[in-house]
Amino acid sequence: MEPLVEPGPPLTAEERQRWSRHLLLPSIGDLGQRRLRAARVGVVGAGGLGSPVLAYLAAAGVGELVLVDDDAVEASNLQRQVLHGAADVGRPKVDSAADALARQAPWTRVIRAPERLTSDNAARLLAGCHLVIDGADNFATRYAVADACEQLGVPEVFGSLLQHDAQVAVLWSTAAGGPGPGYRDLFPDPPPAGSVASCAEAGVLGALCGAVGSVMAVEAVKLLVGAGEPLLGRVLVLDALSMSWRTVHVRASTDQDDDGRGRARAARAAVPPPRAEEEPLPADAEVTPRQLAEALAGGVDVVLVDVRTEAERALGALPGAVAVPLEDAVAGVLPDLPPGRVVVHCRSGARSERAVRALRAAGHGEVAHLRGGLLAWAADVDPTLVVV
Ligand SMILES: Nc1ncnc2c1ncn2[C@@H]1O[C@H](COP(=O)(O)OP(=O)(O)OP(=O)(O)O)[C@@H](O)[C@H]1O
Repeated sequence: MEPLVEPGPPLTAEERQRWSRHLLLPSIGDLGQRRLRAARVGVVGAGGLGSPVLAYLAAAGVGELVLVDDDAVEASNLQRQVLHGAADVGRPKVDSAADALARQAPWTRVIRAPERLTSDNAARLLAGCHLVIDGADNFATRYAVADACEQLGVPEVFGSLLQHDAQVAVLWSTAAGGPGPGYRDLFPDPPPAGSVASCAEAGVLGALCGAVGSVMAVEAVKLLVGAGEPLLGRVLVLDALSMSWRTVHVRASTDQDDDGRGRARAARAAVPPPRAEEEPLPADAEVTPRQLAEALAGGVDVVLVDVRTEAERALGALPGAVAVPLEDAVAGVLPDLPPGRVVVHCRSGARSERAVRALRAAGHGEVAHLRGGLLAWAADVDPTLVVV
């Protein structure tokens, strides 16, 4: 991978001493350290993930950090947001974090943006950044960050966690000039509002933020200096309770079509959006979670077809479900499947409904979909299923 940053002027004697352990590394060395010092990194969120990321990037010698957070420190943040202390409760997080960084790493310039990042201001707030870290905790912000990165032509390091589970990835869409995939390639549909629990609702193991934020900082340093292989096209999935780390490969494409966008994006664009005036589905084209659970318990031959992305499936899936790419299903194509009633499912039921309409139109007359998707399954049948 090419470095994201051009090296700045030579290091001073003091800087050489400070970063001597990096200078010893062939992957960083003198040039890499000068690249870090010339780097400007946007960090969205100075919370659980932002805290370790900011601390490690500043310690590593990143020259400028653009810190976006509109929140104030709360007592319940101190369990994991280690940049803030008990005396900071009530202060804006950008001020508390900037003060902590000034004590720890006065060589790093921190640009404070105590604003809510939205799709309207994201590109302005993150302008000039070589790389963006998404340490936010909500989908609207993730899509706004992803779209700003696409507009600015830069990659993002993405991290998310809930309870004891976490995911990390480097995302760089082909539309942003990267090799793909981007955030929207992996998560094409924002979930319905209120359908995903937050850390405030479901809890989070505080120390896990340190582990995940450190991995994000490592990926950021690698990208800035061009070291090693970034987590591109792979999602690192961490289950802290069993302490298993695994990487799930996700589809990336370097194929470029006419407007410079890659196949992953083209495939997504090919998925027809639901039409406002669509005919209601026939009754036999939908099953509820309870009906499906009863059919499975009663020994009915059911073939479960999961049309979600690999990254979504990695967190939790129905046992025995067959993965079929959504773009195949909406093109009316199914692979050879064992005999039985095909039940297509996704996260919320929106993609599976589109798939079932297309499959029925293509002659697969018996297929049905799970109404409400796995979210409804988790709510009505199996609350232990992780659906993100
Ligand atoms: N659009 C946004 N603009 C600016 N900051 C954001 C935005 N979205 C999220 N953040 C910030 O990202 C941080 C996420 O931190 P974290 O996930 O640890 O949760 P929290 O909101 O601080 O805590 P809790 O969920 O327990 O109340 C928060 O400080 C939040 O203010």
